[in-house]
Amino acid sequence: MSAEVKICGLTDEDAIDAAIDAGADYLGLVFFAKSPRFVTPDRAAELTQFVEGVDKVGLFVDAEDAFLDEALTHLRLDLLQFHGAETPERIDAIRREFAVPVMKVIAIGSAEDLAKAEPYFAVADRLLFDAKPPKNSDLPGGNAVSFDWSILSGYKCPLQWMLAGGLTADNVAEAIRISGARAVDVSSGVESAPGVKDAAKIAAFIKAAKGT
Ligand SMILES: O=C(O)c1ccccc1NCC(=O)[C@H](O)[C@H](O)COP(=O)(O)O
Repeated sequence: MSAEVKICGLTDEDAIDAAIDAGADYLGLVFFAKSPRFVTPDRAAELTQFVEGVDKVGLFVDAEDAFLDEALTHLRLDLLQFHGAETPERIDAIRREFAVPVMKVIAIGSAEDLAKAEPYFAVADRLLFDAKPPKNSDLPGGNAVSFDWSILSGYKCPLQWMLAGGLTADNVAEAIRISGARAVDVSSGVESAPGVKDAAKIAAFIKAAKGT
């Protein structure tokens, strides 16, 4: 099965070129200052100024309107990813205010966590199922941690969704097969160090996810 691919946490031109050349469908830009993958809106605009035909996804964690506004003033984003504790009401308000499609992240540790997705069905455009962060992590995502993909097997979701969490070129085909995901998201699994993307790993990941 072939899946769409989002390469998240891009911080330099070489990695962006590698992702586009390998066939990425989405480029993720992390607007969270504590992250080793953080880029400012200004830098994100510079990095993506020549990007065409690939969706740009802005990743935010409990961001205020002023910061969302700043980011969207600097560059066009095709999708806003929310990786914090944003409530359904907050997601609804952001979507109305900024008129850009929104994707809410749902952290999964067990099958019971799937119920957390339901309140977002009416207010988000997409969902992203990611692993729960380890207890001592400073980051709510990008931790190279997987969850039991079979939790998503046969899951009936009214929204398009992506699978993330600890994916690599070696496990992504199995993750797609077990979960039924039609889109996958990766950061750590295509890096040589936190925040440093590796062109060969990006190419191998996309090849494995698309079965090419
Ligand atoms: O990447 C970060 O540093 C980050 C910081 C804060 C919130 C989310 C973050 N990353 C999210 C992702 O890159 C992905 O959506 C997902 O968590 C997969 O990450 P990984 O397990 O590293 O592939």
